[in-house]
Amino acid sequence: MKKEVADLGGAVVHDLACHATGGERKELSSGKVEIRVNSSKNCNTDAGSGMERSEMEGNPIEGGSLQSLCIPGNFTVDIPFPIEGNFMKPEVEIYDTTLRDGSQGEGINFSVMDKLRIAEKLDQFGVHYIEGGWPGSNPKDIEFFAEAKRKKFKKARLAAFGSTRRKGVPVEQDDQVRLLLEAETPVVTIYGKTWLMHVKEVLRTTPEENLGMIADTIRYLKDNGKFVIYDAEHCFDGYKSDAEYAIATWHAAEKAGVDILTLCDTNGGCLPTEVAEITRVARSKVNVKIGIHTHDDIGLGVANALASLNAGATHVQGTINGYGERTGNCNLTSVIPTVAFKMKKSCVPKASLPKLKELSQFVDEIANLRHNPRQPWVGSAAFSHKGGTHVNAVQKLASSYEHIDPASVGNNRTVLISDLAGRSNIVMKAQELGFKINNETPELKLILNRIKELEHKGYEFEAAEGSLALLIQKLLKHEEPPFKVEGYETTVRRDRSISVCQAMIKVLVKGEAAHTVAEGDGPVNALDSALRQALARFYPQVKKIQLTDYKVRILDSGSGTSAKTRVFIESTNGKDEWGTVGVSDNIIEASLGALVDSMEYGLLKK
Ligand SMILES: CC(=O)SCCNC(=O)CCNC(=O)[C@H](O)C(C)(C)COP(=O)(O)OP(=O)(O)OC[C@H]1O[C@@H](n2cnc3c(N)ncnc32)[C@H](O)[C@@H]1OP(=O)(O)O
Ligand SMILES: CC(=O)C(=O)O
Repeated sequence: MKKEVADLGGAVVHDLACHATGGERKELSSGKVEIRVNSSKNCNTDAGSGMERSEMEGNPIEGGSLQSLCIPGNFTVDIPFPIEGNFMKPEVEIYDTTLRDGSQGEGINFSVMDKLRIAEKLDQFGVHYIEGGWPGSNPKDIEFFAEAKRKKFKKARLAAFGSTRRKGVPVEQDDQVRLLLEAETPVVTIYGKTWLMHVKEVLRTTPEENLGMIADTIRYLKDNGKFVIYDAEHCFDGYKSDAEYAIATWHAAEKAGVDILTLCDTNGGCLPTEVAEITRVARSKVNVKIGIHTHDDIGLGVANALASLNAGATHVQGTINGYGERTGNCNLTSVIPTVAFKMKKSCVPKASLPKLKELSQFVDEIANLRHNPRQPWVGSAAFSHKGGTHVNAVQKLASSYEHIDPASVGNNRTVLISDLAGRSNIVMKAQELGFKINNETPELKLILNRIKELEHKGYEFEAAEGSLALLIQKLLKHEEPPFKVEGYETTVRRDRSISVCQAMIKVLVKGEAAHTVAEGDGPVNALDSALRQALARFYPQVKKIQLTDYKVRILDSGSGTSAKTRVFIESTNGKDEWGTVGVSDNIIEASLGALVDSMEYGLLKK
C-alpha cells in the first residue's frame, strides 16, 4: 500500500497529508498549490468517504500508510489532479464504450481477444470506465466478461451494458438482467426510455410501466451491490417532446438509487445550445452525478459532449476514433485532449496524453481499419503543413499555424512538398531527409522550380519521399547515381491459355554493363526481377528491398487507353519504408521510373 501511495508522487502525498492533518491548501495563479501539513500526530487516519471512488481511481489510501507519509511543513507543489477527501478525483470522468457502442459501427467486429487487448490498453491509458459489451446480446460478450474476470485492471472499472427489464416481466425473472449480474462487473450500465414516443410506439407499453421498468431495474442492481449508471436514451429529444415525462424518468432513476444519470443524444441530431440547456435543467432537477453520451449524426458529437460538460456534466461517454452506430459516437480522441488542454480540466493522467495517438492507432489496427489522416489531434495530417506561407511561418514560430505542440498528444509536425511549396518547405523537408541546406543554399530555387515543373507534369511528391530525396540529391550534390538504365524491352506473349511476360534490361554500373532477362506474372513484375538480377552482382543488398505497394492512377481519364499514368510504389528494406513515383503516357515506363527510384533510394540508404 505504501508503494501505491508513493507512486502517486510526492505532491499528491503532501496534498493527502494536508487533508488528513487539517492543514491548509491554496491554489496559486501559477497552477501550483501551496500546502501546509500539520503534525502527523493529528493525522486523521479514517479513510473517510469515497472508498468507492478511490477504488475507481485504483489508488486507495489507507490511514496507516498515510500517517507514516505525513511530513509536517510547507510545500509548493504541482498536483496532477484535484484531491477530494482521500482520493484523486478527475474533474471529468472518461467512460469508454468502444467495445459496446463502438462495435455497433459498420465494419467493426471485435473478437474476444481483440476486446481484451483493447480493454488492457484503455486501462493502461487511464480511462475510468470500460464498457465491455452487452452480455444479454451474444455469447461472445458473455465470454469476454468471463475472461475479463481473470484480468486485474489497474485503474478502470469494467461495466456490463444492458437494458431495463422487459415490459410485464418481473426484474428478477428477466434473463437479460440476470446475465448482467453474471458478468460480475463492479459497474452495470442500463439504458431506458425517456421519450414518450418510444414508450408508446417502440416498447408499446404505458408511461407508468416504463417508469416501473427503470426504477425496478436500477433498484434490483443496486440491491445486488452494483454501481449503476443509467443511460437515459433519447434524453434530449424526449425532453423537447415532453419535458414533464422526461423529468419523471430521471426522478424514477434517482429515487431507485442510481449513481450516474447519463443524458443521451441517441439520434445525434441536437445542437450544443439545446444540450447545454437540458443538461442545466437535469442538474437542477436531480441530485446525482450527470453524464453525457452523444452521437455524431450532424457532426456535433464532440461539440455536444463539451457543451454538456460546460453546463455541469462531469462524466463523458464515447469511443476511440469515434466508432459507433451510423456516423459514430462522440470521439474520445478529440474529447480527452480538448478537456485536458483547452478546458484545462483533469481527466486522464497527464502522462497519458502523449500516448493518445498511439492508442488511436492501436485501436484502428485491431479493428483492421486505416488510420484516418484527417482525424483531429491524432491524424497524420493533423499537424502537416503544405502551403508555402504556412511552412515559412511555422519555421519562424510554430504556434503561428499550430493550435498546440503536436508532441502533447504524441503526434508530429510534417511538411508536405507540392506545387504549393515555397523555399521554406524545401528547406524543412530536405533537412528532415538529412540534407545540409538552408535559405542561402544557391540550388534552393532550382530544386523548388524543378519540383513545380514535375508536379505540373503529373508527379506528386507528397508521399514519394524517395523520389524527392533523389531529386534534391541530384541538384544539390551533382553526384553520379549508383546505376543507369541504358535500355529495356518487355514482351507479353499468349501461349494457348497461358500468358508469358518477359523483360530484358541493360544497366550500367560504374562503367560496367549488366544485361539480364527475367520472366514475371506481368511485364512490371518481369522488369522488377530483371532489374534486381542486374544490380545484385554489384549491390547484393538489393535483395533486401521489397515492394510493399504498387498503385496506378490515371491522370487524364478522358484520354482513354493513351492517358497519362502516375505509378506510386512503396518499398521497404525491413527497417525503413519509402515511396517513389514515376509518370508517363506509357504505364510500363511510369512503373520503371518508380522502380528505378525505389532501388536507387534503397541503395543510397545503405
Ligand atoms: C441506443 C443504443 O445503442 S441501445 C443498444 C442497442 N444495441 C443493440 O441492440 C445490440 C444488441 N442487441 C441484441 O443483441 C438484440 O437486439 C437483443 C438481444 C437485445 C434483443 O433481441 P430480441 O429479443 O430478438 O429483440 P429485438 O432486437 O427484435 O427487439 C428489441 C426488443 O427490446 C425491447 N426494448 C428496446 N429497448 C428496451 C429497453 N430499454 N428496455 C426494455 N426493453 C426494450 C423492444 O421493445 C423489443 O421488444 P418487443 O418487440 O417485444 O417490443
Ligand atoms: C445508450 C446509447 O447508446 C444511446 O442512447 O445512444
